[in-house]
Amino acid sequence: MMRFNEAMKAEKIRELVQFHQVSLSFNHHDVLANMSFTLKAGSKLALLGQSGLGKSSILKLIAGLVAPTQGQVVNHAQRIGYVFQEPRLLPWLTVQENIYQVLKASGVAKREAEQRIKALLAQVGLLACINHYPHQLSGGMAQRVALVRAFAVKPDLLLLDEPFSALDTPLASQLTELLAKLLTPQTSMIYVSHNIEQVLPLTELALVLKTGNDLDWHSVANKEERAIFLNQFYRHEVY
Ligand SMILES: Nc1ncnc2c1ncn2[C@@H]1O[C@H](COP(=O)(O)OP(=O)(O)OP(=O)(O)O)[C@@H](O)[C@H]1O
Repeated sequence: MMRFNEAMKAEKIRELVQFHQVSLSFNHHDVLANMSFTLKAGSKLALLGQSGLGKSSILKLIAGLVAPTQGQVVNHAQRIGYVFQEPRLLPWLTVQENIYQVLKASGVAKREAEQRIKALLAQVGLLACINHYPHQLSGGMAQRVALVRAFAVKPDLLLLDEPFSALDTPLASQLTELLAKLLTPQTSMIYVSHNIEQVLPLTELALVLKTGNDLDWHSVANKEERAIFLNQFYRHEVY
């Protein structure tokens, strides 16, 4: 039988991220007010809602890039992979060096890092570009490198902030397929997107952030639920 402490720890890990009455303000402008929710380990969540309501801010709070004005953000994730709308590669480093930087910071040994980088670059069809600099890559290639960088740390939590919205539709679909291939059942994910049709097939829950900071949860775990949600969305019943 598990000891009490171990059982408590297991329970906490099951609840990977928790917001306890979190408020966030920038220069007296209230972005989030008194928000509480839990993300279970392994959950894949679409975070949706109108522009400016605070979706990106929620991701930044989880990653510790901003601190709550009030309340508490608890995050049990060991390794976070974060992909933004733009690739955010360092221009003076090669593809390999850009990815290695992140692995080095997470304490991954050089040889292991090299193996992981090569295997992932091969998976996304970019092994030939391993020594290229960011200016030698197209937008889609650079964003694939950003995906590899996020997956290279073997993330238990993946934060995606409109990762493909700067790409044209066919390319965005291609990268969505790649993302689906790289995801494992254990990876928890929060995916912020305005492209609902693209994000829903990768998720099982939709969390809609509404004006006034209300949170609306919808199960989108199967085709039927997704169809119902999309129908509600197109009838403007969701936002
Ligand atoms: N660093 C900051 N300083 C000041 N205001 C900020 C900062 N970051 C975000 N905001 C403000 O907080 C609000 C929420 O921004 P956020 O980017 O989280 O919204 P969002 O729901 O992700 O929007 P979008 O869908 O347009 O990306 C906006 O009014 C924004 O201007």
